[in-house]
Parts: sequence; structure tokens; C-alpha cells
Amino acid sequence: MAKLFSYMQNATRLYSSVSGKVKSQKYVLTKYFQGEPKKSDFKIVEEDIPDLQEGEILTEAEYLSVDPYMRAYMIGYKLPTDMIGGQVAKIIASRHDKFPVGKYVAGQFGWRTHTISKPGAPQKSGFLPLTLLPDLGPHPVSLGLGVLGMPGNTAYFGLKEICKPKAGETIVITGAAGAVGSHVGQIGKNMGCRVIGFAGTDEKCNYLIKELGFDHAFNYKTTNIRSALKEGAPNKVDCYFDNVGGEISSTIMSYMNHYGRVAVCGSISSYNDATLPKVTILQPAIVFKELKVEGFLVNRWFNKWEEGINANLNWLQDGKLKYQEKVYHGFDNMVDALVGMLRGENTGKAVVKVK
Ligand SMILES: NC(=O)C1=CN([C@@H]2O[C@H](COP(=O)(O)OP(=O)(O)OC[C@H]3O[C@@H](n4cnc5c(N)ncnc54)[C@H](OP(=O)(O)O)[C@@H]3O)[C@@H](O)[C@H]2O)C=CC1
Ligand SMILES: CCCCCCCCC/C=C/C=O
Repeated sequence: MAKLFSYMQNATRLYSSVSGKVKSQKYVLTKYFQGEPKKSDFKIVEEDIPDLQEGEILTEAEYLSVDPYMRAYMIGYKLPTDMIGGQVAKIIASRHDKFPVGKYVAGQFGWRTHTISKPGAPQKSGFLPLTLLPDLGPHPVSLGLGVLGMPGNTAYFGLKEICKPKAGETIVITGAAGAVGSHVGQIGKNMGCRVIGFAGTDEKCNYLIKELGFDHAFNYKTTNIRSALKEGAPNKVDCYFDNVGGEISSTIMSYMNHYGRVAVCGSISSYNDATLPKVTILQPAIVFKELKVEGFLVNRWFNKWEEGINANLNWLQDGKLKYQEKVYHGFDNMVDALVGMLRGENTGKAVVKVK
């Protein structure tokens, strides 16, 4: 009798029959972006959620992510197509014993409210692992989209495995006050490096210096880049973490030390442009300083995903990693949030709280 009771308790915990009655809303891209993304590039569609099969979970999105890659990637999809993106979602029904109702997952489910997924099933090529969030104590679950998610792992692996900084070296970061950049700088300080950031407002620069411990931060919109480098990096630059591309990157790369390393993470300065900008030639600096310049995509470390999450979680718990979020509100405001982030409204990670 006790065994039967325990079985029934377990079954109730694992599987609530809400699917079948649930409808999901999702964004479908119907026009390719031209310049800034627009609401009229999308339609919002309602979809029935089928019953759960063995091994599946049904989740309800709590936070949706807006990331720069969304602006850059969609040109590769045939229209109409479901909008891509990460989310942190609560498990509301489960037929998977390791993913019980009430826990949170981070998954690449797209801009949608409800999703059925199968933890452990092979992921689509280029996608990121579906992960169960650890207990975050006082921190919001949205960190699964920021310091404890894709941007956190981009900072961790990009800096450690591409830049390979040594204590005492100088690291320069562009896009320094954003999700990835603000995280890279803090890891750099944790590794004993001198850290210089470039960001788009004086307020962001003050935050980087006063709150995050950057040695210098400069407003790239109002500062002469070469003068800033002379002031901030008197021993020149050993590692450059490039989030923005364009002319500022050419200037920084021509100010590097012999055998400097460049992690080319992104080029947000041109994502909204219809024609690619021309920049000062880089090959002389690369050749004569024997620089190592390497682009990367964070999903390269799919099989070591947990290593990055755990390292960042430890720094967070030790007070060695701080974060800020720009939280937008409402499923209907996804496009405003994406545009806001691309315009630089955010310090730290931009996320959307669905309800
Ligand atoms: N390779 C990979 O695997 C990954 C790459 N990335 C890349 O990393 C970069 C940062 O991403 P993420 O941290 O998520 O985003 P952020 O949180 O940094 O947000 C984007 C920021 O870009 C800055 N920006 C916008 N336009 C320009 C411009 N013309 N010149 C310089 N800066 C600009 C804005 O800050 P400001 O006020 O300073 O201008 C804005 O806040 C992006 O290039 C992205 O594509 C991100 C994740 C994974
Ligand atoms: C195809 C959708 C999944 C995208 C996974 C996220 C990888 C981020 C790589 C970012 C590149 C530039 O911003």
C-alpha cells in the first residue's frame, strides 16, 4: 500500500496533464531585417501543445533572451521561420524523472511561451545544450541567460582558450559593458591582468571602473582611441577581446605587443548595416607583430558546457563576479527589447520577463 502511495505521489509530481490543453504563442519571422529589426518583420502565431510523450517535458517561458546574434543569423533561414533564441523556462509538466515539475531549464526554444522538449535528445546542429538550472539562491533565474548561460560561457571559453592571458598582461575589451564584455573583464581581473574597456556612455565606463574593477574604461563615442590606449595600456596590449569589429578594432590591433592574441567574438558595429564598412588594413600589424587572430562560436565548447557554468557559478558565489541586467517586460515587447539592446540601452545582459 505504502509502495502504491509513493508511486502515485511520484507520478503526480512528474506528470501533470496540462499539455493538450495549453496553447503556445510564438514569433514567426516573415520578412528579413533591413536596418533595425521591426515589429512588422514578425507575426505572432498561436499553436496547440500536444500531449507529452515519455522522456519529454513541457515548459513555460519566464525569461526570453535578446542577443546580437539574432540580428546577424536570421538571413540564413528560409522564411517564414520561427524566431530563434534562448529562454529560461519553468517545467510545468514532466515525463522525465531528472527534470521534475517546478525546476527551471535554459533551452534554445526560440521566442515562444510554451515548449515541449526532450532532455538528452541530440540537439540541432549549432544549438546549445538544454540544461537544468542549479539552485541560484538569492539570484534570479534569468542568470541562466547571462553570466550562467551562453554569454557567460562565451566570456569564459573565449578568454581562457583563445586569448590565454597570463597574470600581469594587458587585456582590451570592446563592447565592455555588455553581457559578454563585462564578464570578460572580471575574469581578466580574477586572472591578475590589467583590463581596459571601451563602452558607449560615461555612465557605463564609471560602472566598469567603480563596480567591476576595470583599470580603465573609455567612452568610444567621445574619446580618441589611440590616446585612450596610450593612457590605459602603457605596456601596450597582449590580448584583445573583440566584440564590435570595425575601425576601433584596427586601431587596437595596431597597438598590440608581439605575439598578441585576438579573440574575435563579434562585430556588432556592422550588424544593422546593409553594406560592410571599410577599415584600415590589418595585415601589416598581424604579420610584423606575429599576432594570433582567431574567430570562435561558443557552441564549439558544447561538450564542456558545464565547466564554464560551474566556474562562473563559483566566481559568483565567491563575490568575484558581479552582474547587471536590463529587464524588459512583456512577450509583446520582444522586438523593442532586441532593438534597445542593439542601440546600447543595456548594461550587462538584456532579457525580457515574459509576464
Ligand atoms: N562568438 C560567439 O559565440 C558569441 C558572440 N557574441 C558577440 O559578442 C558581442 C557582445 O554580445 P552581448 O554581450 O550578448 O551583447 P551586449 O550585451 O554587449 O549588447 C550589445 C552592445 O553592443 C554595443 N554596440 C551597439 N552598437 C555598437 C557599435 N556600433 N559599436 C560598438 N558597440 C556597439 C552596445 O553598447 P555600447 O553602449 O557600448 O555601444 C550594446 O549594449 C556581439 O558582437 C555578439 O555578436 C555573443 C555571444 C556569443
Ligand atoms: C542557430 C541558433 C542557435 C544559436 C546558438 C547561439 C550561438 C551564439 C553564437 C553567437 C555568435 C555571434 O553573436
